[in-house]
Amino acid sequence: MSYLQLDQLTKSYAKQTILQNINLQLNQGEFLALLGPSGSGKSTMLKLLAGIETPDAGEIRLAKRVLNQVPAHQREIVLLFQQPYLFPFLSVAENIGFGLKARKVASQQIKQKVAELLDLVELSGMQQRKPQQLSGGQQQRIALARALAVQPKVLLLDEPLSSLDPEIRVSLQGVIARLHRELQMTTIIVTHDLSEALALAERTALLINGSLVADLPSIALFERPPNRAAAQFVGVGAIIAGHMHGTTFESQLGQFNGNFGPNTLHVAIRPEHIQINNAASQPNISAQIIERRYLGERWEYRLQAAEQLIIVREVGQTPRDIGQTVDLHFPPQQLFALAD
Ligand SMILES: Nc1ncnc2c1ncn2[C@@H]1O[C@H](COP(=O)(O)OP(=O)(O)OP(=O)(O)O)[C@@H](O)[C@H]1O
Repeated sequence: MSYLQLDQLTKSYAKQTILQNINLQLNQGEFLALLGPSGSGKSTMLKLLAGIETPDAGEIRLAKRVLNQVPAHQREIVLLFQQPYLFPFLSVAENIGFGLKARKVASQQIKQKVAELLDLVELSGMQQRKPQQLSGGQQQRIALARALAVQPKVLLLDEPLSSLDPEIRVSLQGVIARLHRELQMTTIIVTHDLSEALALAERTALLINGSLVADLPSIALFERPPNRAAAQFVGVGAIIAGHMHGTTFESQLGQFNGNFGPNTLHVAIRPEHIQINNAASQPNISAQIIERRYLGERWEYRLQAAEQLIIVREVGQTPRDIGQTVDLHFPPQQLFALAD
């Protein structure tokens, strides 16, 4: 049985269903990214786990114990928010040691633990500072140290990096990744940013409109999203509608052969796998460039072929012209079927 298990978890506010029949299992020590657009229910899911909100139906189990009726402070699950919420009048050391003091841990032991945690979050020697004397990124590290001080069984991170500058964000991602490697704590990080999920978590669960639409190794979700909702969220080069005729997928863009199931109605391809003007390859699709933007290292083109919008990302410094008609080639081995 899994360490952390959510069974058929459902939550509504007023008459609006926010989470619907969520099933999720985590092994001890696993690091999961909970990814999804704004308003999809990610924070609500963490609040149910932490005991801040109660589910309408379903069960939460941690190490075989049902948590539904267990109050938040007895769950051994800590939740770190987007804002650090430190106690402003307490020093860094008092903030980090707060939970330990409440548990009546001896002051010498607290002092030692605080020093260890400050080392861990790379802020050694900052014991006496007050929160307002720290940068946003440093405050978030202190909040992380405070969360870890009580040695929770599960660490929940609700977009803890989203209010930080990109550079500090990347450095804190490094701290979180290293902490997980060293402490092997079961962790869920909420993010709406696919690149953050890819950078941090081996596995990603994708929540859209209160339903889990994918739960896969993060790289697999990026490279081969399993269904249309996941493909739309992670971004693909094209989602092509059609139907199977024997082993061939027939669409308005032409016929494609690949390893598709007999009932396939949509196939997709990643934007970096579509080739432009590869004369040696057949069949080619004629398309017109309608927009372009530079992403750094790659150009991204939006093209139109019949009614179909296609996105292509191509390495290269010299951009192709808007308005130009080009031939596109979809390598068959890069096409994959999408469930609806
Ligand atoms: N206490 C509440 N009462 C009523 N509606 C709520 C409450 N909390 C959240 N909601 C609604 O539930 C939906 C999901 O909110 P939630 O904060 O879980 O989404 P999210 O995926 O974390 O979004 P974001 O990335 O913007 O934080 C939203 O439509 C929100 O307005």
